[in-house]
Amino acid sequence: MIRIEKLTKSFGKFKALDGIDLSLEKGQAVSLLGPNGSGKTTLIKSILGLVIPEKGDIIINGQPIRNNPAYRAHIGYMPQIGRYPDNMTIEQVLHMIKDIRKGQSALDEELYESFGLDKIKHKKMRTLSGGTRQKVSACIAFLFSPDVYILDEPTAGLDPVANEILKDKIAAECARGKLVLITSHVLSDLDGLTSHIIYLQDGKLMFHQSIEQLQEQTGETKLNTIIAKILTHADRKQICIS
Ligand SMILES: Nc1ncnc2c1ncn2[C@@H]1O[C@H](COP(=O)(O)OP(=O)(O)OP(=O)(O)O)[C@@H](O)[C@H]1O
Repeated sequence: MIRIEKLTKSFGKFKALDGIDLSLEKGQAVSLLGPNGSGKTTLIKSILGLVIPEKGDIIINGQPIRNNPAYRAHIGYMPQIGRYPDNMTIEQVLHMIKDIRKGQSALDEELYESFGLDKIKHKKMRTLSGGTRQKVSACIAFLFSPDVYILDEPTAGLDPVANEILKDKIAAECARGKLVLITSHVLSDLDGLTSHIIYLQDGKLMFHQSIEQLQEQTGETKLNTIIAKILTHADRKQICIS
């Protein structure tokens, strides 16, 4: 569904992404992990067309995305920090987004209701707490039932109830055959959700494997311990594929 070939992006002399090859398929929940500055957001932004790589290709559903912006209609994006016009209400922001994307028929407003945003729809964006802004961002990412979800630290700032609502929604969308690419530094949030792990370090792909493979190789079940074991393993190159 998404193929990434030899993707390289530099900022000046610094290589933020260095020859990344990846293939992501329908129905997968892929966790994109790596330390701060390892290139996760740069990779996400490259897929979204917000960063233009100097080398390599991104191919979505068989079409290279270069000079082909229409593909973005199939992606729902939840940014790390959502920025919205301060003086608009939640309701007005959602109307504006629907208006920009008019023509798109079936709307998925499940999160709007389960997060209780319908009850506070007249609140202005500038008055919202960080977690409530996250809920608005999640709502927008899922609104148009896209084929691909790209969620950058989606659970940051969410309370435990909202966290579970969002995790259930992500799992349900995967079960419907959607592809979800998700980043988080809170690995416990990804337990039970992730089907595959991509691990970046210094702009390079360290490994890309299914959770079953990683559990088998490490003998661990929780993501935290799986990743810790891989990173501290003296022979880690033996269990990493790229
Ligand atoms: N616009 C930019 N100009 C210069 N350097 C940049 C730019 N964007 C990213 N970088 C650099 O590229 C590297 C990768 O950044 P990126 O934001 O992709 O990392 P990340 O893995 O998402 O980090 P985090 O976990 O902290 O969000 C960092 O060293 C960052 O400073």
